[in-house]
Amino acid sequence: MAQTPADPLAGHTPAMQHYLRLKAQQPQALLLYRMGDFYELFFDDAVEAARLLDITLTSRGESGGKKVPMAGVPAHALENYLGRLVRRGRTVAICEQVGVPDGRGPMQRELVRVVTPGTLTDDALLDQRRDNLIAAVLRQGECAGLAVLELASGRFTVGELAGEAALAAELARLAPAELLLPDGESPLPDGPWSVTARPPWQFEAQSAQRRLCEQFGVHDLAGFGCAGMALAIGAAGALLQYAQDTQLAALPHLRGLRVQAPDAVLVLDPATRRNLEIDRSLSGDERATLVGVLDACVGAMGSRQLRRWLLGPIRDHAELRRRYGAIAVLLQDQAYARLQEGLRGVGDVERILGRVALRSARPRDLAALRDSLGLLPGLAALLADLEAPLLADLRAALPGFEPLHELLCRAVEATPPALLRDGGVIAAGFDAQLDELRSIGRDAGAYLLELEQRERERTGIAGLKVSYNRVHGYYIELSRAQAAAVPADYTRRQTLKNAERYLTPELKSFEERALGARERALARERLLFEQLLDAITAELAPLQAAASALAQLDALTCLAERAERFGYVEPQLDEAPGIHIDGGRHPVVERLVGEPFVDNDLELDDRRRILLITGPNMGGKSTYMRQVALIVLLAHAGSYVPARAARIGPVDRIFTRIGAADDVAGGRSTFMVEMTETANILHNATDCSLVLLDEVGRGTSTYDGLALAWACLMHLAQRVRAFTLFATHYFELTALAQELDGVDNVHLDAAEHAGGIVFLHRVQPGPARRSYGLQVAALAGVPAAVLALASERLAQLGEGLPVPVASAPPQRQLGLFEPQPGQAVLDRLARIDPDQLAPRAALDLLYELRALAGGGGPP
Ligand SMILES: Nc1ncnc2c1ncn2[C@@H]1O[C@H](COP(=O)(O)OP(=O)(O)OP(=O)(O)O)[C@@H](O)[C@H]1O
Repeated sequence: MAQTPADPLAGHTPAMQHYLRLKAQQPQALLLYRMGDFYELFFDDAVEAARLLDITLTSRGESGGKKVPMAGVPAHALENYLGRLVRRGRTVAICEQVGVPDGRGPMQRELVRVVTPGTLTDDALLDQRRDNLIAAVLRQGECAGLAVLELASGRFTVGELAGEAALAAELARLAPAELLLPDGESPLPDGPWSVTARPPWQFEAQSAQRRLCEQFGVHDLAGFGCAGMALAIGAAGALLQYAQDTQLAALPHLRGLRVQAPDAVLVLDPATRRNLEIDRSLSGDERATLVGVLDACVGAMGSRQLRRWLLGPIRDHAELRRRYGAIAVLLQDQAYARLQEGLRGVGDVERILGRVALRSARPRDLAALRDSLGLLPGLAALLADLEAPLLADLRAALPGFEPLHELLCRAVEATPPALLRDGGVIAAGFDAQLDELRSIGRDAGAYLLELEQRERERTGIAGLKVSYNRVHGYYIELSRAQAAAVPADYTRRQTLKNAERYLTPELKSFEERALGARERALARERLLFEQLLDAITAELAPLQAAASALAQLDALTCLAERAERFGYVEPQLDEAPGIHIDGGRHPVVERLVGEPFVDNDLELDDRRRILLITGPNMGGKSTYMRQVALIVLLAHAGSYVPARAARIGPVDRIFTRIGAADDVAGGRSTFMVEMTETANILHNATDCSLVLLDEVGRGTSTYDGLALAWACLMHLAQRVRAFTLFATHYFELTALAQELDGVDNVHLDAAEHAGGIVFLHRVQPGPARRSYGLQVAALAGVPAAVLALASERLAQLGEGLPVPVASAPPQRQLGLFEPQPGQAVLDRLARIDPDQLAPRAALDLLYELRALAGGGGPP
């Protein structure tokens, strides 16, 4: 190609020009360029990779007049390095050598794939038990379109969400590895994902729709139920384009969109998701989570399915009853155990099919698919005896796939090697042509021995050897001393220090045949392997359905096994509002506490919507509240629940405001976080929501806190009417039960025993009588001298009784951002000298402070 003087590539070597052209196609990616046994990186990529991977930075000759920085990783260790780069959020483009080196002209190379955090499909780089998702978001005003793809399984979902909070909740639920946004858009809140900017035109609805229709082979998207969802379609189109750009392959396993209706799921905001420790615990111990306790699935597909259910609880009672019905039947005669046994050899069919579709499947993927298909008839037979509508549907999705199974049995070696490259994948007897090519190679050994013998006799040189190496091919080797006696038809091939290597016409013609046969056998294997991939791809849709059925079966049998082992019961779903739990337990705490767990009841209905929970620290208030939320959540995941009985009416969301967490990075103090979360609840909860509030107001001064807690309760009771559990140490609030309809008191109790304190963990009617704060402090090891001082001061304040209960709540409802009456209280407090106060004066002062805070004066 003629080069103009302005050509930026002019002056570079041809290989470098090729490299630079590829790099220009993928400027954002680190380009790994295959050269022999290494993948090399050049220029800035080399500098960055050397830093990220801690590998040596060198340079490679000169190109364009300058030294070229270079770093390389050995080809056999690619996955390891790839994993490390991608985990750091980097995109990596891989350029392979294609074709066979023929010694003429430069090696051909081309880009084969681009690996990004959200589009990983290699088994070694993926967490087996978690979905690896990529999401795209398109926002317009308050509305957001969201598209989510799991490339490995082809699961492709879209939805539209109103408001940033709803979007943040959904992203926190899904935790995608990578998030696509139109270039130049304002960023979203931080998350575990790496953000990739894409050209805004790719999000444009009309072209997005065209691209999607083309992919799915349909005329329009109405059949998927997303007509008119312009934002979601824009996001999905951009996501599809990205998948195509990175995979550089057809994506036959992306066959449609699933629409997630906004009211289909039980919504948990990010704080609630964190607080309930569904799949990540606050302490970081994964066993101390709901998933940690429940996931005993046989295979990775089941684990991912179970996680999906637990992280995406649904509100469709009919579907939930189908899951309960399946569990009930699986529990009969421990049918679940037989099915689990049958599932034991099933591989990760879902991800294998993804790799087949992307043409990146390895020989062992096909062997695992073959073995999994072989187990289907047994599973179907086990399911035949089980009468539950969901199980019947799963069985229908598990046909035998006999022809494909039989094909794979004949075609693939029992235990094939890891890579196709070295051959030995296709079984003997499957293909006559391959068998013949292989036999030439196999017979070579005997032929060479015979040749060696003949040449020894002909030359009379006993030390003559016939050998082979990869660089020089076949040769006859003699010591240098013997070289003088070689026949005339020997041509020298190579001279070593002590030996000479020769070729004869006979050996040369053999070499051509043998090497040719080996190459042709490998090429034939590659072709046959591709044909197997085609055969599987032809049945992709039913195979994907079977994979989904296997995943659900694994998750359901696991839930049945857990239900039996841990004594869970089937929840009753009710159309009437309310939550009734008889003998409920916390699914995680009950597994982790050494002592027996005390079960507790809950009664909430239309006339009793708010429970004020008081009781000593360590009494079990948080555990009780969380267990209610987890029982509701489990019921909406389709699981049995840890209780003697449970009846649950419609629930749309769960909100929690639990625990003290500050957000130093986000610049928000503990109290600010507490109030932000509380504000979110007050704005968004409905009369179908379950709200857990733990000690709201404790992050600020007592009277401000009390006033806020009181006002929140009033708002929840009178305006929102959400089902609310409100744990508090403000005894003053317990008086609200008498004044407000629908509010009731319960408490957790403790007993003093031999000077110490015993927590009973039993929820009882009415408010607590005292707080035991000092006793808990003693348990925690606060020094005795400090406790004695505190005890003295407590006696001065109120003779050991709790601070007197307010006879009336603050008169004026406080807006959260009105000038704070608390300031007057603080000013007054700053002026007192505690050491000069007599007990009576202290009490008077308390009344004065209360009056300042808006409460009543002295009685
Ligand atoms: N029902 C129960 N049965 C057995 N042990 C329990 C029960 N409830 C709680 N516990 C134990 O008591 C501990 C304290 O419980 P929890 O954190 O719920 O108390 P709390 O009342 O919320 O305390 P604080 O007011 O200090 O936050 C738990 O970690 C658990 O070990």
